[in-house]
Amino acid sequence: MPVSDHQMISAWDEVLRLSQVQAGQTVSILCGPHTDPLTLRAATISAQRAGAIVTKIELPPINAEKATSRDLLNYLGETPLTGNTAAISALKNSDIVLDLMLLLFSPEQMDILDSGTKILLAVEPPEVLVRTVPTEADRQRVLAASRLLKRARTMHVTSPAGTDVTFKIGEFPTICEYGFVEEPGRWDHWPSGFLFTFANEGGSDGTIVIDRGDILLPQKNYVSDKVTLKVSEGFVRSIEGGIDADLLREFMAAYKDPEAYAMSHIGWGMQPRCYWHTLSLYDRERTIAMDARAFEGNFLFSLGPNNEAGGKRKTACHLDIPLRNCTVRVDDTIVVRDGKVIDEAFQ
Ligand SMILES: O=c1ccc(O)c[nH]1
Ligand SMILES: [Fe+2]
Repeated sequence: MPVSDHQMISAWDEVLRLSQVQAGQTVSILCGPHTDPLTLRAATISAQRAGAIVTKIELPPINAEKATSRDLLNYLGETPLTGNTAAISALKNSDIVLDLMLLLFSPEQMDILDSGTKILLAVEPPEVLVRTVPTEADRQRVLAASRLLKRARTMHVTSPAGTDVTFKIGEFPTICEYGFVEEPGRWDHWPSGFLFTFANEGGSDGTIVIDRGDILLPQKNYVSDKVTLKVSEGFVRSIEGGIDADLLREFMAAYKDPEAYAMSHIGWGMQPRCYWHTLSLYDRERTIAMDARAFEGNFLFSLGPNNEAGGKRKTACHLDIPLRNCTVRVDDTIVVRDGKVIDEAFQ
């Protein structure tokens, strides 16, 4: 449904308040030709209402000839910021960057964060942003779950569809996403409400079954027949199933990069204001499908890069695959049972 300027500005007011934007601070808004004009206009007005000094940086797009779709997450690593020393220095000298372009998994993003700049990613359509305005309660709940994940050494995931996979964890940090950036050097994504870590290098073994109705991203489709991944020593060794498996194999092979098959982040969704069905109601090119990633009770695993967490893999191929109805054990504690988050586990 259309969103009014008033509603979008109010949503940004709340997100900037939660992100502790103060009068006199520098807010840089990173955008591109695909940036939603209402999101951009509202973010600009809201930052000015907060008394911030606002800069807009628009960058020309790249990677069109390399990606096989228009999804912003289809081709990662190089971004329009790569090599742009003028823009990078402006962003490193900002208190907060509102990323309406998408820098995810880019070395430049890490470089800007290391300077103490905060980065908040927001590229979903206005009505999704307005529906998922973050809350302090979201933050508390995700942080509570992260205290368990941070000290864990194994994650074991099973499902009635046949998933039975074990991940050794602990080599990489736990990343919390709850939709705002209250501390210097922090990155977050609005909408969100989930957490993850990265599997230890070579430490993933077992079978993952993507069941009928589970979601592939960036494909943004509900798979029609089971897709079975055999995982050993941290890499997907086979992808079997029907047409979805064929297309997934071709998508990944197009990158000609063995790192595309490496296990990346693993975690679970905790956002009750995100829905599994929304993808069925959207033009696939209008959303990056954050509902599926943050959906409360999903098990979200991904393949490809791990530079986001300090790993050395920077492959451009990144798949996010949220599954329903899984049971997720972190060491001996069940944190998700049959697709339902067990909050008691985090007390
Ligand atoms: O918010 C996000 C979005 C995509 C991703 O791969 C990780 N976190
Ligand atoms: Fe991902």
